[in-house]
Amino acid sequence: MTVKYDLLQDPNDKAERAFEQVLEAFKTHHVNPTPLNFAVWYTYFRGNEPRLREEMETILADSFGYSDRYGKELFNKYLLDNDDAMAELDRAIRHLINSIAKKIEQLAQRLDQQTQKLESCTVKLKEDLQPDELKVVAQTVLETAQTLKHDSLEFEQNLLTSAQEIQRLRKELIEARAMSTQDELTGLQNRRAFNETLAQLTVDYEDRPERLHLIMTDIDHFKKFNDTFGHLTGDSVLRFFSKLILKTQGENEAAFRYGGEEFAIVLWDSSLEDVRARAQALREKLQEAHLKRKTDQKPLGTITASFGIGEFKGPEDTIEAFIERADKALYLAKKCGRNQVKTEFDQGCG
Ligand SMILES: Nc1nc2c(ncn2[C@@H]2O[C@H](COP(=O)(O)OP(=O)(O)OP(=O)(O)O)[C@@H](O)[C@H]2O)c(=O)[nH]1
Repeated sequence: MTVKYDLLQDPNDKAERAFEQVLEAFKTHHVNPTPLNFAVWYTYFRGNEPRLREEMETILADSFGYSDRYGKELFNKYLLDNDDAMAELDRAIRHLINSIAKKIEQLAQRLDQQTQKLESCTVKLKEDLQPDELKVVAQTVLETAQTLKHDSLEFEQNLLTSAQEIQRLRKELIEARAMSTQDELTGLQNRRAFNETLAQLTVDYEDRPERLHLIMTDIDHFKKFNDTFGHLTGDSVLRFFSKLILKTQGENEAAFRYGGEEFAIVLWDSSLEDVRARAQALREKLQEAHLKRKTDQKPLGTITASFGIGEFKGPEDTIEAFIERADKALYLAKKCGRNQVKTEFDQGCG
């Protein structure tokens, strides 16, 4: 089947039109109405991601046509990391909800006015004229009015349901986005979320830089651990450490897997001393844990981690330099024998 849709050049309301096209196409191509498929088809009809459009046209021209698998592939390839496309989608859905809500309101008003008019007409008919025929006519008009009112309510309800559907869709899209910032192994937020959080907080804390800190932490001798106990047990340790971070987490902090066996904790509204105490407490908790290998209950020995703390410097600072200072402090903690906490202000090992 060869299908090629007219892609809109410049209509006044591209978002709404694209949405209608998506609904039509879903019916024609028997597409599952999932948020992911919606995002892909919407972007296709909006025509603002040429590579996705090209691939979609090839898929639609193929005799097997579109399937969820293609949807997932296209979403991951072109939309997952495409902030502009996701923002556009978000705006479109918001706009759509507003316009549907407005339509519901207008329609309800219009039907209500008509119904009232009809009702007053029939009252007049009944009062002024008595003949039986007119009574019948009056009755008919009254019944029509009632039907009209009933229909209008039903219609209003239908529209409301579609508005709710769209809201649900939007929520799911937001959740799908949140998933894309989650690290699969540990459940912590990933590096991408870390970058976004730091970008936001460094702006928020420009005039209180001494209240924004970063802990970089890294499990000690993890290579040796993996070599001794196996990679899967190593994974369990990473999960255990992540859970420990989350379990002991304060209100003003967010934790991320920075990569490999390295984690980052961003803390705001906290003094350097609070942050040092937080890192020390976490260090001790990890050291005290007596973990055993799942398969044979073999004790895994003492597991430790080193910690480096950086403090934000304000507008003249950069995110890269901020991370680098915390990393340097972590390196110092490693150099001084591991299983310890160092800040960027510490010079030597003492
Ligand atoms: N099990 C497991 N291991 C990982 C993962 N990511 C990274 N690693 C391992 O972590 C180890 C890190 O090794 P190194 O950077 O040499 O550091 P280290 O052995 O921890 O030594 P120090 O950091 O100097 O204490 C490597 O062996 C990686 O393979 C992961 O997701 N799971």
